[in-house]
Amino acid sequence: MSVTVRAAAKINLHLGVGAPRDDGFHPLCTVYQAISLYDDVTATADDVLGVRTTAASPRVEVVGVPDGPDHLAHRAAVALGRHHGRDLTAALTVDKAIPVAGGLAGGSADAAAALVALDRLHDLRTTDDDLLRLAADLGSDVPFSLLGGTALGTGRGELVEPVADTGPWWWVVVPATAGLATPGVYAHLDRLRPDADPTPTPADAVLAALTTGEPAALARALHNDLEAAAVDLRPELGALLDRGVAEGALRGLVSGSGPTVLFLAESAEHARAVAGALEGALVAHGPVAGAHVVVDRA
Ligand SMILES: C[C@](O)(CO)[C@H](O)COP(=O)(O)OP(=O)(O)OC[C@H]1O[C@@H](n2ccc(N)nc2=O)[C@H](O)[C@@H]1O
Ligand SMILES: Nc1ncnc2c1ncn2[C@@H]1O[C@H](COP(=O)(O)OP(=O)(O)OP(=O)(O)O)[C@@H](O)[C@H]1O
Repeated sequence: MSVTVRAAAKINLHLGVGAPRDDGFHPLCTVYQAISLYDDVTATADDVLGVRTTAASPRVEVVGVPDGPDHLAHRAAVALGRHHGRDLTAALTVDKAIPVAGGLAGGSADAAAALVALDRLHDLRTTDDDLLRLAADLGSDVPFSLLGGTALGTGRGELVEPVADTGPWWWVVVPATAGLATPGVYAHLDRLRPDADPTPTPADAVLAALTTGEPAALARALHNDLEAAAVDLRPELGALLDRGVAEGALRGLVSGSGPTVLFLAESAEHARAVAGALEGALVAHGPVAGAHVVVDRA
């Protein structure tokens, strides 16, 4: 018996970050979009809980992904079991196409996919509200990984609601070889902006642009407060942002906390042309679905 669930990478079209709260988290006003780069999590019936990570293609490195209880899919299984008052067992296999520590929420995608896969494998019928609450406890990006599409994120990013989006939008995604740790990027932003406003910049410009279907309008509105911190930590990202635009992209943007860099293109064809000029670049479109079952042999 096994269930496979697919979950997408996320990007932030707008990422407004306020001054840190008393609990250390930063208040966010963000617009998430799920893009067509996926991890697949398969849960197979077993007597114990275990997790194994494989690379979906030779260009993906799974270095740095834990193989025990710290793996986010494993943590999701433990949290779901605790919610239902039982120990959940399964052999979890995570086939990764989302770069690790890239600012694309790959770990969050695995956690969301594991929640859905184990719920189906064990026929737990967890409510959507309970899944979203469990997801929020696992990480700020995990509720969006469940939801997918395009959504406004508030609180520390865990409160999500779908927004209107007339996409598809075409993206060129340029992963970096070495990841950037999210807490370090937030901490660096605090050093760069000691007097930051507690209220994050609102997302009105991106929300309006999403309804136009015009890539040029969305390009003008893209915004990421973490970009300055990521570029300061990795100056080569600034050069890459300039290069993509020189190659004809409408606009470049650091993805979340980085170091992945995104470029917005006019069309699929335009995205393929820009990607062809940038080493290691992938083409993706969004919005796509949140964590969903692709194989059900439960
Ligand atoms: C950068 C983003 O990906 C943008 O969507 C997210 O804000 C990060 O989400 P995530 O990786 O799911 O983050 P979590 O696992 O909840 O938190 C990891 C660490 O990131 C920092 N963090 C995260 C979210 C937030 N609103 N403020 C923060 O300061 C904290 O140092 C926290 O300890
Ligand atoms: N399933 C997992 N996949 C990737 N990393 C994991 C996983 N489980 C735990 N981790 C740990 O989490 C760290 C961050 O991984 P992840 O790929 O989610 O980063 P990210 O894409 O930058 O996340 P975000 O955009 O949410 O900040 C890794 O370096 C690793 O130590």
